[in-house]
Amino acid sequence: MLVLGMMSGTSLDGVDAALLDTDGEAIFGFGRTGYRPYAAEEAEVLHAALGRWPGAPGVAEAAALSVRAHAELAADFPEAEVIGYHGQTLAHDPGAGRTHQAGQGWQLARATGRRVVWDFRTEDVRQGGEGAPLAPFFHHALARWAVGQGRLEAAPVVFLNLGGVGNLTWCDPRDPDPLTACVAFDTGPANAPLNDLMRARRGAARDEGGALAAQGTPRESVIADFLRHPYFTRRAPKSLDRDAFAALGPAVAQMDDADAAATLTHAAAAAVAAGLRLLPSRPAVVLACGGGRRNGAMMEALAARCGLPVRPVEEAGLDGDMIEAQAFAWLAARVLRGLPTSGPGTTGGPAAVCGGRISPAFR
Ligand SMILES: Nc1ncnc2c1ncn2[C@@H]1O[C@H](COP(=O)(O)OP(=O)(O)OP(=O)(O)O)[C@@H](O)[C@H]1O
Ligand SMILES: CC(=O)N[C@H]1[C@@H]2OC[C@@H](O2)[C@@H](O)[C@@H]1O[C@H](C)C(=O)O
Repeated sequence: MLVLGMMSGTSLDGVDAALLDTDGEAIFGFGRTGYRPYAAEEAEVLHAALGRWPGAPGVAEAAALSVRAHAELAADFPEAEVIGYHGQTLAHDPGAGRTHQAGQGWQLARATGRRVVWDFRTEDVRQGGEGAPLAPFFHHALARWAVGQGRLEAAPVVFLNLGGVGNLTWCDPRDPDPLTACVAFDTGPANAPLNDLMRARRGAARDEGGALAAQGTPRESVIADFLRHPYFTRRAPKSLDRDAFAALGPAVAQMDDADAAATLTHAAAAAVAAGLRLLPSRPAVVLACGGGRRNGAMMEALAARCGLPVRPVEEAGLDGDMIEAQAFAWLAARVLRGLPTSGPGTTGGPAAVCGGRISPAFR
């Protein structure tokens, strides 16, 4: 089945779309991809609604914008029979039993004339899970695909997503069942604190290539304080909201720009290294995806602090910008077949959960 997966992450930069040929288990082929950036005014509408729950001011506008932007992008992919629509996470508080992705799938079904699978996280949270991360079972499918292609060793591997927040999946491609083969959790802040620093001090969206951090020296005492937070020794399941660890900002306030950037970059890498200590076994390789793999300073900090080879996923034949969009295509196919989308090893619910709602095509 040809499924279009669509994802807009915590960086609020735009919508990624990717076609995937899959039955929700195997990957038969990767298809075309696309991207629809948010205009500055649109990003502002989304920023204004961050942290808010359904019914709060600004949320309906953000949801309508999400549907509109996704419908525009979906029009470029008429060959897709089904759409997997993540929606925009505005708030996430699994401890209180709630998570909020803005954008109604039935409206996208009406706007596109396609069947839409959506609201992937609510059922997991309702059953006591973290509701995130959901990409891990797909990472396992990717590892099995890459082993089959001769691009990866058949040994435990870690997928590391470096978005606004970082998340990792340890998985063993020799085990065919994702429920038993994966351990996954959010590692800590990745790019979000660094982006916030760059916006505040330089009026820039990000530290391009890690150039600023490369000129600075990380302040180890600040990193040691940061690592004292109990999150880093807590075992999985665990997930984070975008602005958890907002205290990192004030901790670097007195430093010059380069040292502040270096400290935030190394803090993100140190959080990953702490996460690696919680895994069932040492992986053969860490495969990095998400925008942070383009930050040279972050990749160097990771290699130094993890003591493992850290490579962009492209080395395994994958597209590191599109893995999350592909994941929601694959997860949509699983929902249609009633297969689990998360489990105790990933989101920590009591059992295998099949999340997601299905809205029929309106014609
Ligand atoms: N060339 C680059 N140099 C440095 N950093 C970069 C580069 N390209 C992307 N990034 C970083 O990656 C971020 C975007 O990553 P990505 O698109 O994976 O995040 P996301 O999917 O929105 O977030 P999440 O995975 O948390 O939902 C940017 O905000 C920026 O910090
Ligand atoms: C609640 C939410 O939207 N979480 C996102 C976010 O971005 C990265 C990390 O935090 C991960 O937990 C998740 O996204 C990916 C796609 C996931 O669910 O695997």
